[in-house]
Amino acid sequence: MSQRVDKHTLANLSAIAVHSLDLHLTADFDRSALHGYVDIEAEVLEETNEVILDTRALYIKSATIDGVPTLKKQIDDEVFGTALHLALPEALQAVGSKFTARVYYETTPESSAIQWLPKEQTADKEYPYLFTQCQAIHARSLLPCQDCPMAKSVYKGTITVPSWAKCLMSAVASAEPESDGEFTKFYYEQNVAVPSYLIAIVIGHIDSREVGPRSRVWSEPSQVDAVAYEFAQTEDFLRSAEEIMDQEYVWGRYDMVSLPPSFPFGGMENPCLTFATPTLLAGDRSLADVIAHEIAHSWTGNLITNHTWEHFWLNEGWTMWLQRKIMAKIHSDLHFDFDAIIGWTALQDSIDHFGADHEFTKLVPTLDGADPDDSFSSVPYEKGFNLLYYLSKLVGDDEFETFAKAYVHEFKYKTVTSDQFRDFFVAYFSETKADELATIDWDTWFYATGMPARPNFDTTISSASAELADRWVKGEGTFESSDIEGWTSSQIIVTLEAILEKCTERNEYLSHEVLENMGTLYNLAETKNSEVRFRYQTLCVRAEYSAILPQVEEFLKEQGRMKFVRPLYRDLYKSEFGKEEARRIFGEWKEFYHPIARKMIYKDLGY
Ligand SMILES: CC/C=C\C/C=C\C[C@@H](O)/C=C/C=C/C=C\[C@@H](O)CCCC(=O)O
Ligand SMILES: [Zn+2]
Repeated sequence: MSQRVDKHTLANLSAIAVHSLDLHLTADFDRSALHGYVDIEAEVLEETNEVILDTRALYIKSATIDGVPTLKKQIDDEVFGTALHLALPEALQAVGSKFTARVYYETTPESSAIQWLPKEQTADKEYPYLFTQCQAIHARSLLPCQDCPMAKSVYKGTITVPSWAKCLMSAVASAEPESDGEFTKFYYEQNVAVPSYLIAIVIGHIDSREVGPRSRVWSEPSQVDAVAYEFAQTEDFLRSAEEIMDQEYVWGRYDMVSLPPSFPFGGMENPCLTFATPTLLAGDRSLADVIAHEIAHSWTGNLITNHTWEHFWLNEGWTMWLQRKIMAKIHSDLHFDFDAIIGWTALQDSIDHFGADHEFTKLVPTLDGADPDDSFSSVPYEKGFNLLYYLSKLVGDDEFETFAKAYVHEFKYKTVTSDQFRDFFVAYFSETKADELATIDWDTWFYATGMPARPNFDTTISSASAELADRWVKGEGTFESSDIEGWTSSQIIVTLEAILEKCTERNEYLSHEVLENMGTLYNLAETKNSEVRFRYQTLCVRAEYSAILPQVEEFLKEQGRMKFVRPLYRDLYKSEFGKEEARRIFGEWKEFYHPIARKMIYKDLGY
C-alpha cells in the first residue's frame, strides 16, 4: 500500500479520507462566478482535530460539520493556494468517525480552473461560455477538496445555469434537467471514484449529435456536424481498447465536447466527457488519434491513476502505448512504429527546450515546491512510451500485451507509483524472463536526465518522408506536388520534422525562396491540418522568413492550444524579425488565451 503523502496538496491526507463530493452550484455569467456549496463526506483515518482542504482563489463564506457551524481558518501558501482548516468537534476526532463537511463558497475571476469566455470568443458569438480544466492542481480553484490524484472519490453535481445554456459534466446525467423558464438545473453523478483533476464542467449554448451507441458529440451549433464527422470512429476506438486491455469500458457514456478555440490542450480525458480542441477539425479525420488518446485514458489514467504527479508518466506513457495500439488496430501494425517516430521528435524537442541535464527531463522527476504545469512536456508521454516500448521488445510484443491486461486487472480503481509498476513487472516475468529482467537498468530509466537510447523503430512508412526531406535540404532534383500524392498528413509532418532536424544540425535553414516554393507545392500555408500548419510555420520562423508573419499571427490568434502557441511564440521571440512582434501579438491577444496558457506564454516571452 502506497503512503498518503503528496507534495502538491495542503490537505491532511493521512488523517482524512474523502469518500464523496456533492456540488451544488449556480453559474452567474454577469459576475463570472460559480456560487453555492459542496458537501464533502469524509472519514477520520488518524486521530485529528481538523479537516484541511485545498483551495485557491475561492471566496469561502461559511462551513458546517454535520450541519453545525464550524470554525474556519485560511492559511496562504506561496505556490499551492490556501489551506482551508475546518475544526472537527471532539466527538468526531477518533479514527473511523464519519461526517459531512459543507462549505459555502464562490469562485473568483482568479480561479485558474475556469475560463469564462465572452460571446465574442466563441464560434457562434451569440452567448458566453464556461469550461474548466483541473489537471494538474487547478481543481482547488473550482471547489474546496483534497486536490491530489490519490484522493479518489465519487461525485455528484447539481448545476443551475441560465436557460439559454446546457451544462455538461465529467459524469453521467442522473435526472432530466428541470427548467423554470429563466434557469435550468442539471443533475450529474459520477459513480466511479475519480481524483479531483477529473472533475469538469462545461456551460454553453451547445448542440449534439449521436455518433455511436454510447457516444454523442457536443459543440456550438454551427460546428456540430463537422465535429460528428471528425469523431465518427469513436465506437471503433472504444471496442479496440476494450479488446487490447481485456477490460470493458466502465464509465457508461463516452461523450465528447469540442470546445471554443482557447482550450489549451489537444484533449482532456474528463471521464464520460472528453474535452477536445477545435484544432482537431481537419475535415478528414486525420487528427482523430487525439480521441484515441483520450479514450485510452479511460483505462490508463482514469481507472489506474498516477499516485502523485511525479509518476505522471504512468498516466501518459501507458496512454501513448494504448493510443498507438488502437491506431495500429485500425490502420496497420506498421503505424505503431511510425507514430513512435513522431513521438521521438517531440521528446527530443522537449529535452532541447529544458536542456539535457534538467530535472524535468527525468521520467520520474522530483517536483519539490514546483507547480506541475511548469514541468509539463512530452517527456512523461514519450520517455514513458519508450520505456514501455523497450520492455515490450525485451520480453516480446505478445507477452507484453498480455502483461498490459494483467496490469489493468491488478491496478484498476487504484493509484500506482513507478516502484509498484517496476515490482509488478519484475514479479510477472520473474519465472519466464529472468535473464532479460537482469539486464534492465531501472534507475537509469527512471532517474537519468536527457534522451534514452534510440530504439530500432521500423522505418517502412517513414523512409519516404526521410528521403524527401533529404532532397529538400540538399536541393537535389526537382519538386512536384505529386511528391506527396496519396500521403497521409502524418507523412508530411514527418517530412517537415526531418527537414527541421537536418537544418538545425547544420545550423543552416532553407532559403526563403525554397520555403515559399515548398509551401505552394504542398499547400502548406492553406492546409486545414493544424499539425502540418504548425510545422511549416516553425520551419519558416526558424529560417527568419519574415513573410510568414501574417500567417503565424493568424494562427496565434485563432486558437490557444499550448502545443502550438507556446513553441511558436518562443521561436518568434528568438528570431530577429519576430522578437518584438511576439510581444506585440501577445500583448494584443493575451485575454483570449486560457489562464494556464497565458501564464506559460508570459514566461516563454521572458517577462
Ligand atoms: C512531470 C509532469 C508532472 C505533472 C504534470 C501534470 C499535468 C500538467 C498540466 O499542465 C496539465 C496537463 C494536461 C494535459 C491534457 C492533455 C494532454 O494530453 C495534451 C497534450 C498536448 C496537446 O496535444 O495539446
Ligand atoms: Zn494524455
